Amino acid sequence: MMLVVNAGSSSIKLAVFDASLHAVLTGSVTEIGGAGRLKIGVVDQACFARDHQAALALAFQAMAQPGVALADLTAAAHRVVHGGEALVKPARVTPEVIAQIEACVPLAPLHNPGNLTAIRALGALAPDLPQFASFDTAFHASNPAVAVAYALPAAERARGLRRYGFHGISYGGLVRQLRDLGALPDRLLALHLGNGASLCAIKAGVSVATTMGYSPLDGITMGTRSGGMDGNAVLRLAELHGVDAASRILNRESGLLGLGGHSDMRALHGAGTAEAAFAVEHFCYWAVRHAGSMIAAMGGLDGIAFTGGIGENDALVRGRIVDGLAWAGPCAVHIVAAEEERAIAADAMALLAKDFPALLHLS
Ligand SMILES: Nc1ncnc2c1ncn2[C@@H]1O[C@H](COP(=O)(O)OP(=O)(O)O)[C@@H](O)[C@H]1O
Ligand SMILES: CC(=O)OP(=O)(O)O
Ligand SMILES: [Mg+2]
Repeated sequence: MMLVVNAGSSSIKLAVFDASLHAVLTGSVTEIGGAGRLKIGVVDQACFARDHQAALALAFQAMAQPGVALADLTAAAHRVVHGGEALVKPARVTPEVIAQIEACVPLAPLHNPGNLTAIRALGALAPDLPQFASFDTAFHASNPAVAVAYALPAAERARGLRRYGFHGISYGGLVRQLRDLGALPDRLLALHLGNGASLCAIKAGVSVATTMGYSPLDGITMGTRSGGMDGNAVLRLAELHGVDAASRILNRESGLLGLGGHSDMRALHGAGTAEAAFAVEHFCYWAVRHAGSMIAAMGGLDGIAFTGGIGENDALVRGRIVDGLAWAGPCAVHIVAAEEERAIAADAMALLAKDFPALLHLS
């Protein structure tokens, strides 16, 4: 059995898959650091997890209850948000890979630390368990140079200051699902709308442009992240508050929360205030504006796919975005479940089969 750990900015999702990629157990710890909730199998209770390490300890404890112990696992696989320039395909976790993920912490401050915590916590609990990682940046390695380069002097570009793009595990899984259904259009606009949100232009199944850049802060308005801003406005924030506080404001206190008082789309719909309504309008408006850019990058539009918590569940937001794209002409609209955990398990199983067949005794 394969354990998948998807450590997000404020939550950890876990899933255990058998060899045929059937999920035998799923669970999550949400709102880490706040009024949290632990759900695993039949367990569903309030909890307080101070940080990702505490959340994982709670989750592993609860996981043992329905009969899935760490000792029953053959391997573990992780979602890692930022793989930088070096990590562009799934990899076995080694000390070198850990060092590379660590080097990307400044590029994904809300995400990579949690991913590393999960890898290290599992390494401590089960030192002999082989671990694998899939990277959210990898799917966008196909973007052309002109799409990823910032127009900076060569010396600055040489520091790795470029666009990378994220949510690639979700987009890769979405492409696989549509292809399996025979429904993958040539020029697909994919929208991953969750707590973090991005858009991707997918031509013939391959990413050619995406709205997130150097870090998961760029692009459309998000739960707590501002989305794209003029660099001089960012510099002004840094001047006023210092770099750390400016980073906190942009990553944790902005977006829907900053505009409407709630980071959660459902809470905004329920709030009934003018500010909340404006936050929803801002989210949809900027999704449409950026969609125009994605459609231009692939030279037209043949289909749209929504995924993520908002994309899968919020018909009002989907309707507003689709209406805003009426000018692009009619096309099929798909709603696809974000199956990041299954995609990560599939990556790790493929690696196991190819490079580590001796480890492959999945039951
Ligand atoms: N039924 C629903 N209607 C509207 N929004 C929803 C619904 N279910 C979840 N959401 C929204 O989805 C977002 C979380 O998306 P999700 O993909 O689960 O986040 P994460 O990026 O943390 O994985 C929240 O804004 C939440 O309000
Ligand atoms: C990369 C990213 O934004 O991830 P999430 O949506 O989980 O915050
Ligand atoms: Mg997410």
